[in-house]
Amino acid sequence: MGEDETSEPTIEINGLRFTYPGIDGHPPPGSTPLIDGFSLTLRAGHRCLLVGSNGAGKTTILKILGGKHMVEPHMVRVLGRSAFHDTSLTSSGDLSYLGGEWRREVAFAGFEVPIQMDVSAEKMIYGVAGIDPKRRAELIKVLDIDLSWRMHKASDGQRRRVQICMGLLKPFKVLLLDEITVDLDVLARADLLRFLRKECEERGATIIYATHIFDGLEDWPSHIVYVAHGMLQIAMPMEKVKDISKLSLMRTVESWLRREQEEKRRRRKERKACGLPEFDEHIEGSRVTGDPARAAVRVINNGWAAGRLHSTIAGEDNFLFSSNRVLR
Ligand SMILES: Nc1ncnc2c1ncn2[C@@H]1O[C@H](COP(=O)(O)OP(=O)(O)OP(=O)(O)O)[C@@H](O)[C@H]1O
Repeated sequence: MGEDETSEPTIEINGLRFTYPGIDGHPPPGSTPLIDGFSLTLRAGHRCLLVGSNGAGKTTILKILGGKHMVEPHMVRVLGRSAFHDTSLTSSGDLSYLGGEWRREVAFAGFEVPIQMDVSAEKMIYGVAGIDPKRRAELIKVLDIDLSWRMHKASDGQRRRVQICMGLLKPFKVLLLDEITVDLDVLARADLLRFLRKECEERGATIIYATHIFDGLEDWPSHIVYVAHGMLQIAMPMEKVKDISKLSLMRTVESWLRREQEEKRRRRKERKACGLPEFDEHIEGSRVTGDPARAAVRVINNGWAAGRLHSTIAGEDNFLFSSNRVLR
């Protein structure tokens, strides 16, 4: 099964707005949303790379998609359902989230086995009920897991392999990956990426993968999404990325981030020249509204539809930061 552009979306984000709650559980008064006006549509078979600088909002977006933060149900639909409100999405295994914090989840919520206790990889993996033995065997092979590994003595990479294996045991329809390959050696990472690609091509799974590591990813994604300051900047198929940039994937992303950095520095300089503080004010971790520099950024929006993965390319010279921009 390949990509079918006419099929029902598997992931639909519609004008997503999100602010981390303050200590009272509500967004701090006067704060602007961390994620704003974010829209994106993905379908079965899509392998989407989510890129952006540190703090851009990638993890937040993935967690919202994974149902870990509450947003209005119409803003985020996964397989036509609200991930936060419909817990059967994750419990059925249709939606799987593997992120930096999932060690803790596996340990304390998911399988109730502390991952660093004296337990074998076999016990961890075979402890998950209702798994197709063929799929389990394939994953053990792909991740080259030695079932006799004792988790309390395993290396970071070995432990990570077991954890990834457990996260992929159920045949997900949507997989959210928040940089989970950092501890893996080159072979394990390449084999895992190949397996994930096959899952999309043969089973029509949809994957969003947030990463800063571009090694071996050149031909992996079908789409790329670039986020900055919680706002969508670019969403396009990989062929289009290759059309507009002759650089490698890593260099292309680097050039986007450089522009972002230059823009940020320019704004700081402007603020300083106006006698304003160089950096945004924060209220309990959230940005304050009424920031003139930020307002200036917001108005530079030519009204392009965000999140349309087939927009045409306006060219790098037109690259300006806006509230919701897709290069075309
Ligand atoms: N629990 C939280 N409460 C308040 N603010 C948070 C919380 N978690 C993250 N943030 C803020 O949200 C912003 C986006 O963070 P996020 O982790 O989504 O970024 P990211 O793009 O995944 O970054 P990285 O590449 O460094 O992993 C950051 O400014 C961060 O400080």
